[in-house]
Amino acid sequence: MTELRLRPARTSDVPAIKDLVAPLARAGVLINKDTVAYYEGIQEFLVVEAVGDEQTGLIGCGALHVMWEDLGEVRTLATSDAWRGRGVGRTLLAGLIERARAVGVSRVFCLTFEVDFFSRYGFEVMPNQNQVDPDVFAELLRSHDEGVAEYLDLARVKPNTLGNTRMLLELSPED
Ligand SMILES: CC(=O)SCCNC(=O)CCNC(=O)[C@H](O)C(C)(C)COP(=O)(O)OP(=O)(O)OC[C@H]1O[C@@H](n2cnc3c(N)ncnc32)[C@H](O)[C@@H]1OP(=O)(O)O
Repeated sequence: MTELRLRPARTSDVPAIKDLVAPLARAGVLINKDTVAYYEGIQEFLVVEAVGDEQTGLIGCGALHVMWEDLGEVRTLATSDAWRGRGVGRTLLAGLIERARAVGVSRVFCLTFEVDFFSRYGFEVMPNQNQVDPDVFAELLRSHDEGVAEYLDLARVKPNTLGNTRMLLELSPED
């Protein structure tokens, strides 16, 4: 039997994470980052590997980036081609949402082409930008993070976001 093992990423996973992301970045689905950014952000990542009959290296990765007291973003969610449709993405997303709850985040943003996938887990298409308090908006503008700029829909990152859909998951306190 093959089982999926979800675990926090380690620094030694960075080359494999980069291998997962590289073809998707070339296709414009995920943002390409410098290697140093993966090491700096390694604590944001969860990874999945298969154990049991089918031993594998990393077959999926995903990260939760905290933006504000109540707001986080799921980013860099990817399953290797050979393992799509076998529960890797669902396992990662569930782990990242659990992390969001644990750290106190009540809203989780994502920017994606995979609207149907995220909809299955309660994410809804954002109707407008008015979900950001003006004071918070002003503070978030100070961030150098590209993902924050995408959340704010800033002009300088428009080429990254073309065709993507902005979605939000509201976590209820009792969940
Ligand atoms: C915020 C971001 O990171 S956006 C970027 C999202 N990532 C990408 O676009 C990268 C390319 N895509 C992928 O790597 C994968 O297709 C993912 C991550 C979107 C999904 O990963 P998978 O491992 O294939 O998903 P998984 O097998 O867990 O699917 C869970 C369920 O969603 C369904 N599903 C999977 N992909 C899709 C999809 N594109 N649309 C609708 N349903 C989907 C599956 O059928 C499954 O349904 P079930 O529970 O009824 O069996």
